[in-house]
Amino acid sequence: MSAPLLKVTGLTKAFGGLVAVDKLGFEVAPGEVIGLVGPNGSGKTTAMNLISGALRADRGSIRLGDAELVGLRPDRIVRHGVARTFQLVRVLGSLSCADNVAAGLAFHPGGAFGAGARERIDALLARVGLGGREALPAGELTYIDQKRLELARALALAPRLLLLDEWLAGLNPTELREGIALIRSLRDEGLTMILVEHVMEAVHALCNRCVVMNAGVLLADGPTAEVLRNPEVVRAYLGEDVETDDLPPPHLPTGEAPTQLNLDAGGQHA
Ligand SMILES: Nc1ncnc2c1ncn2[C@@H]1O[C@H](COP(=O)(O)OP(=O)(O)OP(=O)(O)O)[C@@H](O)[C@H]1O
Repeated sequence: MSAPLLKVTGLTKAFGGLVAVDKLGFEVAPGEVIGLVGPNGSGKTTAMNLISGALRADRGSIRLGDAELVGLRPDRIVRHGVARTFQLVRVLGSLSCADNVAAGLAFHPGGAFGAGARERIDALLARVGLGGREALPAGELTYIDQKRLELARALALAPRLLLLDEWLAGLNPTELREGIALIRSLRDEGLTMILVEHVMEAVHALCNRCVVMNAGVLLADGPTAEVLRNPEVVRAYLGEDVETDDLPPPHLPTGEAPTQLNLDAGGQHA
C-alpha cells in the first residue's frame, strides 16, 4: 500500500463518562473510498467531528499527509484539504445556491472570488444536479437537494479528503442510484473519501474496504463483503441472539430498496 493520506492512531474522545471514540486507529490510502460503519451510537460521527476539527480529541493523532490535525482549528483543517458534509444538512438557507458554493470557494486555498468564481460555481452546481438553480435561495430546496448543495460546497474546497456523513440516507431508489453514481464519479477522479453510511447497498457499491466501529472501538477493518459478513460485526448490529445463518446476503442487486442495518429499528434488520 502507498503511504496513507490519512493515518488515525489512538484517537480518543469522551463525553463525561462516555468514551465515544476509544483508541481508534485506521488508515486511508490516497484515492481510497472507505466505509465507516457501525450501529447507532458507535462513534462514527464523533470520529468525523474529530477529523474535521469540530471536536477536539482527548488523545491520539490524526495525520493527513505530513500534517498533524489534532489541535488545529476547523478552518485550518479545511486548508489542509479536509471537507465534509453533515448528517443533518447545514446550508445557508437565506443565501442563493450560488452564494452557498461561493462560500466554499472563498475558503479554498488560494481563494476564488467574484466573476472569476462564477464558472466554477456553475460547474459545481451542475455536477451535483443543481444546474439552473444558481439564484434559488438554498432554503427553498428540498432536503435532498440541500444535501446536493452541501456536497457542491464541500467540493468547492477542492478537498484531498472528503468526509460524507450519511449523505445517501433518506433517498428514494432513483435518487440513491443517482447519488451512488455521483459519488462513484468522484471516486473515479481519485478523490479520497470516508463514507459514514447505513445504506448497505451504497457501501457495497462504493467502498472496497470498511472500518467497523462498535461502542467507540474498532471492531473490524477489511474488505467490505468480508467484514460485513463477520459474525462479530453482524452481532454488533443486530444483537447477540441473531443466528448469523439467517443474515441477508452481503450484496444486493442494484435497484432494490436501500438496505439499512440499523439498531434504531429495535434491533431489527430494517
Ligand atoms: N456532544 C455530545 N455530548 C455527549 N454525548 C455525545 C455527544 N455526541 C455524541 N455523543 C454520544 O457519543 C456516542 C457516539 O455518538 P455518535 O453520534 O458518534 O455515534 P454514531 O455512530 O455516529 O451514531 P449514528 O449512526 O446514530 O449517527 C453516543 O452515545 C452519543 O450519544
